Amino acid sequence: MEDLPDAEIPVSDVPPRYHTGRLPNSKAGDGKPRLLLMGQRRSGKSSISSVVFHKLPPSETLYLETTTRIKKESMHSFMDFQVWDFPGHLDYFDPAFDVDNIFEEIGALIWVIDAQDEYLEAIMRLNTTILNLQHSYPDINVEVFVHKVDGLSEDYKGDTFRDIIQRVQDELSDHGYENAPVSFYQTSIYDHSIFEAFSKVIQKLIPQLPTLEALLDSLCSTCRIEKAYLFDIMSKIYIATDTSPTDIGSYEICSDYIDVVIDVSEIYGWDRPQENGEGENGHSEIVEIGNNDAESLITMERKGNNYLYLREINKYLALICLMGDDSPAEKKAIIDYNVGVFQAALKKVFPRAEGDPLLPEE
Ligand SMILES: Nc1nc2c(ncn2[C@@H]2O[C@H](COP(=O)(O)OP(=O)(O)OP(=O)(O)O)[C@@H](O)[C@H]2O)c(=O)[nH]1
Repeated sequence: MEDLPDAEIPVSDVPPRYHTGRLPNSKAGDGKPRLLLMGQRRSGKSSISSVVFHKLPPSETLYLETTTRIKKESMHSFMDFQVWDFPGHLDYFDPAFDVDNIFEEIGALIWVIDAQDEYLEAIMRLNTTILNLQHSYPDINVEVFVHKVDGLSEDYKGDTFRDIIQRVQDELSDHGYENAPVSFYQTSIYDHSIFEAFSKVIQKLIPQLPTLEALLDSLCSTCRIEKAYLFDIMSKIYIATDTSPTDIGSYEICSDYIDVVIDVSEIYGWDRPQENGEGENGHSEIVEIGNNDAESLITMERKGNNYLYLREINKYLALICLMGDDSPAEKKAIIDYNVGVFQAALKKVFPRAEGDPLLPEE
């Protein structure tokens, strides 16, 4: 058996808080970062939130009604956050709106642009919004989703993407804001790109990300894992991966495998009795393992040339590793052991990773 090398766990006397997202503008500090979905009418905002957070099949978004008022939803998962879906026509900077109330607690502003439609007006509104925000909330991450790219040819997709970036950056540098925190993604609800983009948006809200990446790097090098992802099971957002180059292909394999696991646990899952263990203070405590329905799961599957290793970390998170093709069956015991070490370290840096008995589920 091999132990993981010492992971970089920050030494601190301060007990970690349950939510740890970066809240640059937070005054109340209720610990729930907001993701604002904004953009023109019919650009795809409600579809994105329904597909990512409610598992709506993409083809059914055709029947979504237009959003007429701000739709606020709370998400409870490995961390709590809120998603606010804005109607396309709203002018947020109209004096009638309480701008502070909208932008005060924000984690990220996601601006959706329909790449299949005329986009100049959308860019104008985006530029105005960023310039307005730069005065009062310069730290807000603006995440631009160049959306519905599924309908475009490869060439046209690339040209559109570059054109949009150029137009936004030109406007920002004309006003002296070259370094505004604005990022761009090509997205579609018809493939994995929307999940990958959301993963990157969410990761920016997790201050322990470098530590999680260091832990995953240690795990990968100790067990000769090609790529490891820590997934939020229900949304299929990955909250961290090791620092080796990521390609969408490995994300797709892992995310499809999560679907299989969810499907299987829906059929064969069972309500586990709550385990009563003795807590440190002598009180019995509930130990959560696995997701809601299934028992804690460890699998090793051969997928084409790769072996996949999956282990539920708790009801929110699963670790999935892509193993390459060199007989990992023999290594399984070592991997199990090291993943156990990883899990223990994760609990220390990310207490929510053990499920959160203090915050009851909805
Ligand atoms: N081809 C394609 N169509 C999409 C995609 N995302 C959303 N759509 C379609 O775009 C249309 C508008 O989507 P909505 O989610 O209602 O747009 P919205 O931005 O919420 O619109 P408002 O509520 O009016 O502001 C729907 O018919 C969706 O099916 C995508 O990635 N690709």
